[in-house]
Amino acid sequence: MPSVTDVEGNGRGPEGRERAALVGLITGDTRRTHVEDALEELAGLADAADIEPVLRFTQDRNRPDPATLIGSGKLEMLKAACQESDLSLAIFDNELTPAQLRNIEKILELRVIDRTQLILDIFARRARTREGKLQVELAQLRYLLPRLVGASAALSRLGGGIGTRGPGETKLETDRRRIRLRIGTLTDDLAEVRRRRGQLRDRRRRSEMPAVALVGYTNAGKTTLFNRLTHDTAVASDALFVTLDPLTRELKLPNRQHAALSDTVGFIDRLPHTLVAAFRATLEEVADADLLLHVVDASIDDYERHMQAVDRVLGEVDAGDVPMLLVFNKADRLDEGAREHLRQAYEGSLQISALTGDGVAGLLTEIARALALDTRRVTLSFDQARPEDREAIERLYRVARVLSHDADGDRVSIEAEVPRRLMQRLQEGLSL
Ligand SMILES: Nc1nc2c(ncn2[C@@H]2O[C@H](COP(=O)(O)OP(=O)(O)OP(=O)(O)O)[C@@H](O)[C@H]2O)c(=O)[nH]1
Ligand SMILES: [Mg+2]
Repeated sequence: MPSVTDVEGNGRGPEGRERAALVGLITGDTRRTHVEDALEELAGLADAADIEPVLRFTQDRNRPDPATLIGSGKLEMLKAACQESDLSLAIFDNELTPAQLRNIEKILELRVIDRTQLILDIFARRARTREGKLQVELAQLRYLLPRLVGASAALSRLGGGIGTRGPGETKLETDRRRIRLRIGTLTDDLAEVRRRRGQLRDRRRRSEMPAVALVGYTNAGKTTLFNRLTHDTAVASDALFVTLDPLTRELKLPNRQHAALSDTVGFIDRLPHTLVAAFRATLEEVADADLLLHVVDASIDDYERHMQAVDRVLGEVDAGDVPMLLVFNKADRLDEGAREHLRQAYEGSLQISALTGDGVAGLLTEIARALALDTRRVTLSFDQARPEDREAIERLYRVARVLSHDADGDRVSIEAEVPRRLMQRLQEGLSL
């Protein structure tokens, strides 16, 4: 508990960060340790939103209270604790219904948000591309709409645009109407952005590079690995959800093949549904990949829970069937016992350190192998006098592993291992 001199009397700490209580509910089927882990993660999320988690508050109940989640008696205790520590915000780990939110705010006389809204806030701070920003705003509005209770405070963040109030309409109805209009506009804008992005994706397809996507829990080290693999310098940081917008770069494999590598948004347990929906298009690119690299921070205790959360989200976006390499990262922090355990428990898994580069060469070989597994060995003939054929030969060298090349005048015969998914396209463009 902070001493009185730590605070300035306005619910903010010395650095101007908002000070918050984290609230978790233990019910019959959730264990105490589980809730403690959840609050630990909530503290990390608060930190990512520049909020200082000052106290943690848990309540045991058989079932959640429909009106106040943790019960009004307990809320009064929480209120006293918040006043004592001069807090301005309470963050609930459970998603609150609109009615619960209202009731709790009334009792606590504090701003109250839940985990979903906190994650939405973080996403809003981090979104960089136009598509990312549109997606987050849409998710925020969809979340806000049923929670509007006449207080116009919620609208202030939307800024500008005073709606013309129809006769007999209340302020609340006007606000709702404005939000619905904005949702409509956002939906149209997103459709347009996506159409353009689809074109980019088609262009990449035409270049016939296989697509490899990094997936994993937030903070697993995806961006660090992305940089290491592509010698690039995207922003990696210890904060959560640094990467929101997918980034794609060319990856050179040891067998001289090229692939398109994408960094993606970090996953999290209980990813708010509004966000899964909003980011569906981004995540669909994951479902479209030829290979996924599931990056796991193996240095933390509950890495298995993180792996399960990632698998669940992958299932939700229909990416459950995409071939996947399991990559245990941060191996520099593991002792030999832990490494041996992972080798035994997860057959075919890899251990790397994206930070030191340890194991990364082996990973590249495995990526090439996994992509090559999906190939067919074919012999193709070309007529070098034809420009289309010369182009096709060039293409073949880019996308396939060439085993032999025999020329006889203008006739060229090439034996190669071709990715299965490219077979048809190659045949269409060739004189066989
Ligand atoms: N010790 C160690 N730290 C690592 C390693 N790889 C990444 N990190 C650190 O882990 C933190 C998170 O790394 P990022 O690459 O930003 O993680 P991310 O998965 O892209 O995270 P989000 O984009 O937020 O989902 C950073 O502080 C990295 O320096 C590693 O192999 N070993
Ligand atoms: Mg990242």
